Amino acid sequence: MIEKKGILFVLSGPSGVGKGTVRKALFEKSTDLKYSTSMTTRNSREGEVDGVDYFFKSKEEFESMIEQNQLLEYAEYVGNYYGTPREYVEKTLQEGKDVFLEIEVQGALQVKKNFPQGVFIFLFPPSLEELKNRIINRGTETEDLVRNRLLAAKAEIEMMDAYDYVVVNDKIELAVDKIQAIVQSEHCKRERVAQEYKKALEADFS
Ligand SMILES: Nc1ncnc2c1ncn2[C@@H]1O[C@H](COP(=O)(O)OP(=O)(O)OP(=O)(O)O)[C@@H](O)[C@H]1O
Ligand SMILES: Nc1nc2c(ncn2[C@@H]2O[C@H](COP(=O)(O)O)[C@@H](O)[C@H]2O)c(=O)[nH]1
Repeated sequence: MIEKKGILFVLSGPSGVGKGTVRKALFEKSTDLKYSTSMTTRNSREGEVDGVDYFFKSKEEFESMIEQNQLLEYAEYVGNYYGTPREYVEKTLQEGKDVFLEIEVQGALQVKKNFPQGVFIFLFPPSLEELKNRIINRGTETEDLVRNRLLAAKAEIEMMDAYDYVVVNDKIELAVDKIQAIVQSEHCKRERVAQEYKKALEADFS
């Protein structure tokens, strides 16, 4: 019997483009995806819950996880560490369930290198002006941090060709529909590959 592993979906894109918003709306509709909660050393924002929005860690705790190879990927982004817990992702995929990561670009590129069978989706803003407005209006960052995140955004957007799909986040519902279509299409692709593999095996043994 062919072992069926889950698919790893990676949603990435510049700060403020709406990754978190789109992911939450997607998860309200898709119960089959498993979200991997990230680790971070940044301070929690008002309303964020440890273990739900992030696992909030000290710098020492995070560096110890790096040393013990407990992270699938990690990046230093605008002064803080962010990383994906390896064990949760590997165990969940092994159980045949799809995993969804929402991470920045350096981390996504690391995953792509080590996990090329993943599906990489870049969320793109309708315009740079709108991106700036979204980060500012969210009201979670100081003026300095907004500037640094926008600087990072320029370099991040230059990397979008490395992704399998680009989705513009103009209307949230449309972006969610497109991501759902990508998820379905990737399942169809893998189903077809599995059928072809099965046929080839049967031919070999007949
Ligand atoms: N399609 C959209 N139209 C208008 N506003 C949006 C849209 N998507 C998200 N927003 C708003 O933009 C702001 C940034 O969204 P969000 O926090 O989801 O971005 P993000 O990409 O996850 O950011 P970060 O990478 O900094 O965590 C939020 O205030 C959110 O409500
Ligand atoms: N490389 C990783 N990036 C991550 C991870 N979890 C979140 N992020 C990204 O970091 C920035 C900043 O997030 P914020 O919550 O401080 O606004 C954003 O692009 C997130 O998507 C991770 O595990 N690895």
